[in-house]
Amino acid sequence: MIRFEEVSVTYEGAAEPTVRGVDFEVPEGELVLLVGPSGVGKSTVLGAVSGLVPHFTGGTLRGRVTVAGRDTRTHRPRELADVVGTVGQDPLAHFVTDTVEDELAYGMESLGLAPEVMRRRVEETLDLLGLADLRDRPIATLSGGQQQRVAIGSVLTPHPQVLVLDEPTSALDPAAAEEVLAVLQRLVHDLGTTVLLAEHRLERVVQYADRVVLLPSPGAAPLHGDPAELMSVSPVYPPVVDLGRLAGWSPLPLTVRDARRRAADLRERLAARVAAGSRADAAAGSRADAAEGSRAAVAGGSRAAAAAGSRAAGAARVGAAAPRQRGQATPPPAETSTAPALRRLFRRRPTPTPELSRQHIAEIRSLAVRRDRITALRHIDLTVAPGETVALMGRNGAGKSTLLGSLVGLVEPTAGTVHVGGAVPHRTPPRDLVRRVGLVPQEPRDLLYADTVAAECTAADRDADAAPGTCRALVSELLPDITDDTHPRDLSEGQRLALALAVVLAARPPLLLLDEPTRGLDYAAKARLVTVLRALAAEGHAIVLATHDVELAAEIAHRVVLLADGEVIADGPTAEIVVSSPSYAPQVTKILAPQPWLTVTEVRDALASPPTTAQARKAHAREAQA
Ligand SMILES: Nc1ncnc2c1ncn2[C@@H]1O[C@H](COP(=O)(O)OP(=O)(O)OP(=O)(O)O)[C@@H](O)[C@H]1O
Ligand SMILES: Nc1ncnc2c1ncn2[C@@H]1O[C@H](COP(=O)(O)OP(=O)(O)OP(=O)(O)O)[C@@H](O)[C@H]1O
Repeated sequence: MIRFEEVSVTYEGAAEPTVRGVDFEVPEGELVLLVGPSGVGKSTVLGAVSGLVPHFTGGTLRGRVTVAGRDTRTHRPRELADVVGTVGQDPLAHFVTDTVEDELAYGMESLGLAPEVMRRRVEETLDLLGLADLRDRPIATLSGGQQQRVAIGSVLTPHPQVLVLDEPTSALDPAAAEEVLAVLQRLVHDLGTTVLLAEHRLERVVQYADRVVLLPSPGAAPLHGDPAELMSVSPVYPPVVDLGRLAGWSPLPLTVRDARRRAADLRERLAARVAAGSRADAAAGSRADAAEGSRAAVAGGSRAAAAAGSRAAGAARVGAAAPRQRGQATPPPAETSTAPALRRLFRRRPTPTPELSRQHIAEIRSLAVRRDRITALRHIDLTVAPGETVALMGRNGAGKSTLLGSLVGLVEPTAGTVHVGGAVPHRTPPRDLVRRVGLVPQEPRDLLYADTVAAECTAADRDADAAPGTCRALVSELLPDITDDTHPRDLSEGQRLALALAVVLAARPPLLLLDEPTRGLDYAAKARLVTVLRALAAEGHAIVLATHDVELAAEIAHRVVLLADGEVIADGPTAEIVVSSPSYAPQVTKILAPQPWLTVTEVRDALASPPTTAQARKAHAREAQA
C-alpha cells in the first residue's frame, strides 16, 4: 500500500541527504512502526508519504514513493488527501476550523460524504476519543492533549485507507494513549487500514506493531523486520526490552505480560540483593543524615538567574514551598521486605534538606483558576522546596499547564494566592520574575525567535547574564549533533526542545518548570536531560515538570502530584503514588511487582551489588540449576 523505492531526501543547503537508501513496503492492513533516535529523519520519511516532503518543505526527493499506486512526487498532498490521513507533530499547524465538531467533520465534508454518515462518524469519534464534553469548544482553548485528540479524530472520521502519524501519543495521558492505539489496531484489523507511525515512547506502541522500520543513524539505510528481532539491535528501546537485555531473555519480550512470565528468576535474584541491601540501608541512613547539613549549605549557593530582557515574557523562573509527602488519596503500600532497599536507592537521588525546605521556593494556597467558563483549577494547595523534583501528572485537561502558568504569572488566579521566591508572579515585572522562575513551554517554538541556533544561544546568554557559550554547551550536552547555523524552524521536534531547554537553563532559574519535556526526545536525549536536571536539583534548584511520561517520573521525581479535574487527588513520594496506580506505574514496576522497583537502572545497580544472605545462596543454587 505504501512503497519506498531507493528513496533519498536532501534538504536545501544540506551537503548530504538526510535519509537515503530507504526501500521498504507497508502492505495493506498492517501497522508499521518507524523508530530511531531524535533527528534521524523519521518525520522526513513520513512526510514523503503524505507528500509534504518535498512539496512543502523544499529539498530534493530521489527514488520513488507510491501510496495506493500514486507517486507522491507527481501528486501534491491535496491530491493524496482522499487516501492518506496525516497527523503531524504540531496539531495546531493542521487545524482548519475553529471548533472541535467542525474540525472532526471537515475532512469528510471535503470528500463530499452524506450528512447522515458524517453525523454518525462525528458522534462515534467524539465518544472514542473522550471528546464529547468538548464538542462545542473553540480549539484554541483546549489543552495540549485535547488538541492532539482532536487532530487524531479529524483524520479518523473520513476512514482513509492509509494513516501516517508522527508521534500521535506524545501529548496524551497514559490511558488516552492506550485508547488511541486500541482504536488504530481495530481499524487495522477490522477495516484493513494501513498505518505508518513514528513514536519515541516505544513502551506505548511496540506491542501493536506488525513490523518495525528502524533508522539506526543519520543517513544510514533503514532496517526492517520483526519487532522483537529489531529491538535486539536497535539503539532505541523501551524499558521492557532494556530489562530483557539485562536479564538475558531471548526472544526479547515486548509486553509487560510476556516479561512477567519470564521474571520469576530475576525477582528471586533481586530479592537476595534486597535482603543484603536492607542492612546496608541502615548504615547508609545515618551517614546520609550527617551529610544533610553540609549539603544544605551548598544548595543555598545556587545562583539566581540574572537579567532577562526580551525573553522575559516567555521564560520565567520561580521559587517555592516545602515537601509534604502526604499520599492523600493513595494508601501507603504494604510493607514488603524490599522496601528498605528501595529507600536506600532513593537516597542516592538528591534529597531536599530540612533547612532548605523551610524556605519554600513556591507556595500556592487555595488557588482557583477559571479560564473562560471553564474551572481549570480549584482548591489547590501546593508547596515546592529547593532541591525537590516534582512530577505533575494527570489526565489531559486536568490543569497541569494551567498550574505551571500560574507559577510564571501567565495565568492569573481567580481566587487564592501564588508566591514564587516571595513574589506574586502575575504582578511581578518579567525582568524581575525571570530571576526566580523559568518555564520551558509545551511548544518550545514559543520561546525561540532568532534565525540560527548560534544567535539564539548568544541572546540567551546575554539575557541570562551567563558566560558566553553557556547555552551552546547545554545544547551540545543534550543533543550533540545540532549545528550552529541551523534555523530553529528546521530543527526536528526533539532538537527544538533541546534548544529551548538550553535557553532557559542558561539562566539557571531557582525554580525550573517544564511542560512535557520529553516530547520528541529519544531515550538517550532523555537520559541526558535526566542527568542535567539531577545536577540542577542537587545544587538546590526546584524542578516541577508536567509530564505524561511515567518512565521519566519514575527516573527523576522525588514526589508526584496527581491532578484530576483541577484538583490535587494525590501528593506523595514517587514510589508510593505510581506503584499503586496501573496507569502511572512504569514498566519495570509492573514486571517485577510485588517488588517495588521503578527503573532498569535501579535493577542494574542492585544486581551489581553482592548478595550475601542465606536467601542469596538459595537463589544462586536455583539459578545454577536453571
Ligand atoms: N524543512 C527542513 N529543512 C532543512 N532541514 C530539515 C527540515 N526538516 C528537517 N530537517 C533536518 O533533517 C533532519 C531530520 O529531521 P526529522 O524531523 O525528519 O527527524 P526526526 O527523526 O523526525 O526527529 P525527532 O525524533 O526529533 O522528531 C534534522 O537534522 C533536521 O534538522
Ligand atoms: N485559554 C483557555 N481558555 C479556556 N479554557 C482553557 C484554556 N486553556 C486551557 N483551558 C481548559 O482548562 C483545563 C485545563 O487545561 P490545561 O492545559 O491546564 O490541562 P493539562 O493538564 O495541562 O492538559 P494536557 O495534559 O492535555 O496538556 C482544560 O479543560 C482546558 O480545556
